[in-house]
Amino acid sequence: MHANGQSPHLTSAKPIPIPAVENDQQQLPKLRLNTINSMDRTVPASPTLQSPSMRRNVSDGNLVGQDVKEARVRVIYTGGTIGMMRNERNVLAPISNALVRSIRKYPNIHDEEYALRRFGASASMAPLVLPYVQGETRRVLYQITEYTPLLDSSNMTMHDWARIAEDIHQSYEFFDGFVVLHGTDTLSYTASALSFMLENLGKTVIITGSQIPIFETRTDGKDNFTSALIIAGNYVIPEVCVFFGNKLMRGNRTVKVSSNALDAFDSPNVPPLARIGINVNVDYRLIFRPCSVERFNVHLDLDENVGLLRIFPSISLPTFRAFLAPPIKGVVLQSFGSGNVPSNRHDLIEELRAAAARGVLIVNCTQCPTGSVAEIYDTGKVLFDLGVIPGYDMTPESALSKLAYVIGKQEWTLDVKRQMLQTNLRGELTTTAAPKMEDYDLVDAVARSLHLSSPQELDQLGATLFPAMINAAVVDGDIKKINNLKTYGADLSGVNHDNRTALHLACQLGNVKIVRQLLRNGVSVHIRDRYDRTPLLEAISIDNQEIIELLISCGAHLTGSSRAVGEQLCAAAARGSIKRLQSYQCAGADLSQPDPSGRTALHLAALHGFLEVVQYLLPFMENPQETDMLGLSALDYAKRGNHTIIVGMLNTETNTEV
Ligand SMILES: NC(=O)C[C@H](N)C(=O)O
Repeated sequence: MHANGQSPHLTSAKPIPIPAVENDQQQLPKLRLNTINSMDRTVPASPTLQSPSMRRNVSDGNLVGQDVKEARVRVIYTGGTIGMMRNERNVLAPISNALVRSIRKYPNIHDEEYALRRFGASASMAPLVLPYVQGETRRVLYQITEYTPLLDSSNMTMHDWARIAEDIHQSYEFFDGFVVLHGTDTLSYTASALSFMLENLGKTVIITGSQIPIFETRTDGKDNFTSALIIAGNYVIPEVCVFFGNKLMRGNRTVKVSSNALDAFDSPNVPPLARIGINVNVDYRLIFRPCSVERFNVHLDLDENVGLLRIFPSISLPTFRAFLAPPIKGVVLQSFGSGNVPSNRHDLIEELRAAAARGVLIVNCTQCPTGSVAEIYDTGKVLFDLGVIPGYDMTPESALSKLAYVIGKQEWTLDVKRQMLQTNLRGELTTTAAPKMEDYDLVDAVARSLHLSSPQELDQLGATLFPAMINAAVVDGDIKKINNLKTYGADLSGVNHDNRTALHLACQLGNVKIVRQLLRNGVSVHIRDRYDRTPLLEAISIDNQEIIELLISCGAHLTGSSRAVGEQLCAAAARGSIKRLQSYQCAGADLSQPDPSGRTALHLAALHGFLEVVQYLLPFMENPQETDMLGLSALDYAKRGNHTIIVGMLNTETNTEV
């Protein structure tokens, strides 16, 4: 037998089938480890174990299975034009099962050949596979959940937002990213609401849809859908984004700007986070990252007593009064220009004053598609004096859903709610605060001295300079230097050539302070390096439980197949390393998880005669009598190894169990 407990002749684990498509009544299969990874995508123990093909950064279209990196994306299909067909009245309406039934027939959305090679006879049950994309690291495997009923987004309510948020929450650890297929009419409302509801988001969520059904010859649906899948599977952009018309935008900054153009969405006050041309170009400096060390969570309690009040010349007092009357608790006041209202209308001003005094939260946003509210005119200043909250450059969609979210936070006082409404929570607003050092860009300075000027040259320079400088600061344990680099425009989440972040390095070095600092600056816990290693695996590899706990509290979890974790547990037990087993336990592993040959850590500890390891493991074993593929239990192994004390201990265990 091999030292790590794996018999060379035994084959690797069989994939657990996961349906390509499920309706919302079906449950995700329950697996032992916190992963739905049915594939035998392994987390290698060391980079040297990699096949040469895996050492390349970019996969090859002809590779399959273990030779290729894969990512898993959950698609939540809520409805919208993308899956609509003409009904008996000759108008477009969502048809259940139509999208999912036909998707396997589109060779540019599903690679049947790969699925057959990868999953064999069970391919019709297996996840769908996006065809090979030149230049991208991972093959995207995706699973579609179709909602019942499918909805035109005009029929969607806040309950539907909560349903999407909850579904992402339920399956968060099983997938690398999420794509929500949605109608375009209210898409920006949903995107804004989800951006608030998904708290401490660490993974990519992309909402998309189309203006022309995906079944038609000329459609924007295919491009939007495939691009969203590629980005969700290959890029860690921890935001709720909208993909439309070749642009990836921050969801809570979007507005639907056209009812017929394919370029139907715009983000008027913030540039796109990424643009898709021949390549995917992500502007990492624009990405908004959570700055607290907390796990991903959802807040589902939205208050529906909110509204949008668009001021117009000669608006009547009764209309105005009716709008602010109970049960309303929050209003987005859509004012003129830079936040102005008719200040000579004392009746309206008094009505606003009374509503604010009653505790109604009134947020001032401009009717203009671009720009912000500001105290420039007398007609605007009056609102500030009344206690109306500046909404800066928030879109009406964003302001409305933020109000529903903030008012739904029972634990916040009215003062905290007021404060939160004017605070930038998810990149939804730009305050008028004075520019900080961050605006001074080190890359610009170096570029000028090197006479570089094109945007590509600047990006390239930043991508080369900063990861190296940040890593040097991490090695030095120099928090001040790290902070300085950030103020000079460095993206602390940037990756080096091996796709490793500063967090990988800090975990590997066991520097808790630096790890905490990086997490506070929103560095993702989910980025996998070239060898599929996460920061959590680095912390496990040095058995630093403080760092493991810190990462877990920030939403980190074990990735890769559960069988691969079983292998690691067996290897640790064979070495007699209780510490390593404790590290895995701390990281959420099930210590009774078997390796591909069915052996558990207990089998290996018994075989090698590690009494303390056996003692440590026993309370975690679901069934201490479990047998491996050779039909042998831990007791059998202890007997063969002549470890009499362990035999006695396991015998007692067996008798107690019986
Ligand atoms: N293009 C679309 O998806 C529009 C459709 N009415 C919807 O919002 O569901």
